[in-house]
Amino acid sequence: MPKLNANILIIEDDEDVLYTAKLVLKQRFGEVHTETDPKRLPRLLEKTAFDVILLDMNFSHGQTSGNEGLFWLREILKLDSQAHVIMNTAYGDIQLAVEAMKIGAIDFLVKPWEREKLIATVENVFQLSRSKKEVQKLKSREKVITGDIDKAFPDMISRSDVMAPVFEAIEKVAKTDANVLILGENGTGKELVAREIYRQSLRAKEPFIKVDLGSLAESLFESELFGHKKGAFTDAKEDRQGRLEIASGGTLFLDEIGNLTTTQQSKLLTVLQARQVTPIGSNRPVDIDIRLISATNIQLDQVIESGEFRQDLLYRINTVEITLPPLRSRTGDVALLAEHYLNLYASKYNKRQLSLNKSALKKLDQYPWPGNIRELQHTMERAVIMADATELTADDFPLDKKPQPSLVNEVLQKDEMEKQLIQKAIKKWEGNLTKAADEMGMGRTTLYRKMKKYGF
Ligand SMILES: Nc1ncnc2c1ncn2[C@@H]1O[C@H](COP(=O)(O)OP(=O)(O)OP(=O)(O)O)[C@@H](O)[C@H]1O
Repeated sequence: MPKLNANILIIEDDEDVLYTAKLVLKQRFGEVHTETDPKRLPRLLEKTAFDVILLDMNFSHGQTSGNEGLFWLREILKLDSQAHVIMNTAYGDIQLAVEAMKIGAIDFLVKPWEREKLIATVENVFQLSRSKKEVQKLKSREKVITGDIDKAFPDMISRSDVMAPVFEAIEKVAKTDANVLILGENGTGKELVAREIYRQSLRAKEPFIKVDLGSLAESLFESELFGHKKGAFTDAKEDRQGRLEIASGGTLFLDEIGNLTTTQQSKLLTVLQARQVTPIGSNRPVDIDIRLISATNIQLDQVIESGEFRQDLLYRINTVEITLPPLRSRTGDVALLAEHYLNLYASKYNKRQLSLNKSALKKLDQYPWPGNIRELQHTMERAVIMADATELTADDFPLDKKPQPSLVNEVLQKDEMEKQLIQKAIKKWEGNLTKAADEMGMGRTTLYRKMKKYGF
């Protein structure tokens, strides 16, 4: 039978008992630590996360009351509220065992141990601890992922030759665990590529966790990425897993990675090198296993030259680099995407007869699309909403002029401006939402609502 990947701690003052227990448990569990002195527990627990702890009831010579065991049980639970402790009681100490269970022990074993019983009890408690951790991880993931559920991530559309190497790279890299850096202007589809790599990857059944580093306030960076323990700072009301830990086993997408400050870059680099993350307020590093995909619209070679981006971090994240060409150089794609969005929005807004005439297509094709596919998408949505006739002509696309003060355009522009304003204010006030809301003259609840609307 293969050994279970478990980390067990036995605390027992009788060295012979300790030796035998270790021998027995080693047959079934990966790591078995022993300790004779419970006073060393705090230091041990600070450094290591044990899956199961076997705790004796009495340590001082001549002590039989079991009070020492109960004392240390409380101490263990103070240090780690999630600890799974099995109490070792002497025959006849059932009352004490019941008391220990009330305090928070998971089970008890009566000494002298029978080999089979010892293994079975530890294994049961280990499985319980593992499922609890799994549930906790799923809950954290659920919180992070629910924001994505309503969003549809379409297939990538292109027939342009310049996109062929991109599709090829996606296919080649997807099945590996290589770190990928996606470069390209705003709106060129970097997130879509990241999701496509994930969809074709071996980790497709595990989560895809996105962190938008561009809108993350400096003060929230560590807590958001690395997590924190309850009480680590004023607002830390409970333990919280960071995105790196939540993404463990799956894929982490770091969007706008070029926006990190040099301090943040060093912190991220340390974590990526060690493959371990230590939540704020904890000394216990947690192993992480992530496939990292990063994206930026910044020319990283330029910021490396100026010293704003660390070369060693770049080497970590860009095992494979995929550069997305801007829409203006993807021959044939404007028409293809325009038709695609026309169909999409015509059906959404119940204008199914709508078509694009030649003059419209020509105008769209000649426009340089600085906002790339996202801009084309919004342009098509706006045109469909505003259309009165069944045919869209060049006049329905006021691309070369200042945007028309139409209602929808205004709404779209206003939204974009408001989003940027909020982003700036949050960044300026380092995540202090009360101050950010104050500055913008809105209440905190309104700010929350708007942050939700803009997907922060
Ligand atoms: N090839 C494509 N086919 C269809 N839709 C696309 C394509 N590329 C991008 N899109 C759409 O364009 C929009 C912008 O794409 P995405 O968010 O992936 O771009 P981005 O490069 O990550 O943008 P930013 O740099 O602003 O974060 C999305 O709605 C996406 O679905």
